[in-house]
Order: sequence, then structure tokens, then C-alpha cells
Amino acid sequence: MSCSSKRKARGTGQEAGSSRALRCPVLMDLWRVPSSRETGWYLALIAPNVKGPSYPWLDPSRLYCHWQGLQDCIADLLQPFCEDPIDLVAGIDAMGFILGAAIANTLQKGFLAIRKAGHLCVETCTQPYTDYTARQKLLEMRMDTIQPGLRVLLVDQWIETGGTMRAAIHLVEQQGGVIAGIAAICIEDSDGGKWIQEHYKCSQCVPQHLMPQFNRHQLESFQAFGATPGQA
Ligand SMILES: O=P(O)(O)OC[C@H]1O[C@H](OP(=O)(O)OP(=O)(O)O)[C@H](O)[C@@H]1O
Ligand SMILES: Nc1ncnc2[nH]cnc12
Repeated sequence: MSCSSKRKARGTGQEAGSSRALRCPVLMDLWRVPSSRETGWYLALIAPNVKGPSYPWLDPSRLYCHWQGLQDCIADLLQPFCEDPIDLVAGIDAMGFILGAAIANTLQKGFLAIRKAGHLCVETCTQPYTDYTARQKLLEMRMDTIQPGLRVLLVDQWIETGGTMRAAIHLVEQQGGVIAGIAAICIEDSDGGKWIQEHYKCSQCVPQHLMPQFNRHQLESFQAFGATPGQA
């Protein structure tokens, strides 16, 4: 209960400084939609990391709170695939579930959860990988869904080193699935990110002119938060 601001959370009548509002440095205006929704406008809704290097360097989940931001983000991710046959959408644990399920619903397709190990109580195939934390991890997928030739759109929130996405690609292809495409808010220009873009049809929300900021892990839009990012 350290928030001293007295701003009102619009529409709720709830004060930011009330007992229900904990640590809320920048309250979102959930209803404000810019009149000219420029390409990737909603990326400015992403919050910076203020907790340090053991966390991802930013928080895209803030943009999911904004109805028009989420809608435009999903439309942008799907645009390159609008002519392509897709049988199934697969999302990667955990934040890839949000975008993946929203995309599946938009396409009126089913959704397959690719999970971090230890949660699926059915027959699974597993794939070890290393991600941006440099730790060894394990992805897991059920084995009763992908028939040979099934066209799968793989979705995650972010591709940094590409380790997680490559593990998911491997799981789908091992079962005979065809990667119809790969969608993520950002695919960084890392070696792994480039490899994925060279080998698969991809979509991401970050326009070319903003890529240097995303690769540097420092967005100009963070200035609006008045907070020093915990990690670059
Ligand atoms: O390209 P990579 O270096 O492999 O990193 C990308 C992965 O890292 C994040 O997940 P993370 O496990 O941090 O968090 P989550 O479980 O909250 O999605 C992100 O959502 C991707 O899944
Ligand atoms: N959520 C995320 N935000 C920024 N960078 C990431 N790298 C992996 N996950 C990320």
C-alpha cells in the first residue's frame, strides 16, 4: 500500500490511493484510443521492467489490458497469414497462451497448449531448450492432436534468443505437423530470431524503424513511465 497518488481510475470511481490499489505508478487509461492508430501504436502500452535482471526486460501483458490495443495487435499478427490455410493454433506457456487463444478464437480454430514440463497428465513428447535466462528448460506437448500434414500457427509473446520457439517448432515437426507460421509481438534480431525468420513465415508487431529500440531493450516510450528500467 505504498501508492500515494490520488488519481482516479476512470470509470470505476476507485481512487488509485485507496486500499485496493497497490503500487500503481502509472495508471492506464483503458478507454483512450489514439485518433490516428499508427502502425504498432499499442507497443507504447508495454511497461518497462522495474524489478531487475531476473525478470524479462519489459512487460507486454500491459497492452493486453487495452481492448483496442489487443485487437489491433492480433489483427497485425494475423494480417500476413490472411490467405494461408491454418488448421490449428499452438501457444507457448505461459504468455503465449493469451495471444494464441485470442488468435485461435479470431480464426475460429482450435488451440493447442505447448507447456513447460510437469503440467500435462497425458502422453507427451518433450524437448529441452535454453532461453534468454540461459537456464536449461523443458517444453512438453500432448501427442494425440497433431496428424501428419496438419498446418499449425505457432504463437508466443516474444522471441528473444529463439530457444523457446525452436523447441516448440521441433515438437510440432516431430509429430509430422507443418509450421504454417510463427507469430510473436517481437522477434528480436538475435541469431536465433534471425534463423527463425529465415526458415519460417513470421509475423511480428514491431515496425522496422522501432526494431533498434527493441534490440537494445530500451524503448523511447518508457520515458512516459517516469521509472528507470531495471534491466536493459
Ligand atoms: O526467445 P527466448 O530467449 O527463448 O525467450 C522467449 C520466451 O521467454 C518468455 O517466456 P518466459 O518463460 O520468460 O515467461 P512466461 O512463462 O511468463 O511466458 C517469452 O514469453 C517466450 O516464451
Ligand atoms: N516478455 C519478454 N519481454 C521481453 N523480452 C523477453 N524475452 C523473453 N521474454 C520476454
